[in-house]
Amino acid sequence: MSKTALLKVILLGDGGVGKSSLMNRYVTNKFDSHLFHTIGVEFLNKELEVDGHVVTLQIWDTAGQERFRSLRTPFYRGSDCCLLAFSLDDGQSFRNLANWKKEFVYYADVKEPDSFPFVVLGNKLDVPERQVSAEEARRWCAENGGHPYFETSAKDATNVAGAFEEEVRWGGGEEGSGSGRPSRAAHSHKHCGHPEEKPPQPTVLLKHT
Ligand SMILES: Nc1nc2c(ncn2[C@@H]2O[C@H](COP(=O)(O)OP(=O)(O)OP(=O)(O)O)[C@@H](O)[C@H]2O)c(=O)[nH]1
Repeated sequence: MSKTALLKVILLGDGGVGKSSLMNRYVTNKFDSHLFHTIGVEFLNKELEVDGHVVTLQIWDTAGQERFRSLRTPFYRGSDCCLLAFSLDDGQSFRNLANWKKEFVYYADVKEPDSFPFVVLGNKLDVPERQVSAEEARRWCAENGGHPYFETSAKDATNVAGAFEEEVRWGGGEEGSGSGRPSRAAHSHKHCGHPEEKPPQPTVLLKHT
């Protein structure tokens, strides 16, 4: 087996859409209905084996509330993939996706935004009061760069693993992975692409392997 590749995946979106819950569901398979807002950033690692290669997904969960903007933006650089999350029962969080994408592109200093791997997540699929339709969300993704779109529930685990593992195919450039998309490896914004930079350390570290 070849040596481990590290993929830095960052989760962005409005406060309360379920970013921490998605990360916790994926990495620890737990859900807490009374989570506190994130302050700054946290990260968790998850190891996967894909076609005989070990890949470590380093998932960075950020604080979505506006007042924490200056605490989260220093951590965008060096990301390989960006998950843009909104809540299906909160239309405003969907309308804010464009702002999140803009903030990421600016602070991560993405040179080629059109080829950067963004994945969009509509979370809280289990909640019956939906404000954003699947058609509307898919249309936004198609019109804003052809981003893959997943509807997830951190509460009941629907599509959570599929959405994170899309990052490996999309961001890691696994040819022939079944996604039907070409490899993104040539465009990947890996840490090794910025050798002169040392990424800042998060204010809160929760490191699981
Ligand atoms: N019903 C339901 N509730 C969810 C789901 N995901 C998260 N929640 C709840 O929504 C609330 C906010 O979830 P968080 O994971 O803290 O949201 P966040 O996006 O990390 O919020 P910030 O840290 O402020 O950016 C919590 O009470 C969660 O339990 C989901 O899929 N379904």
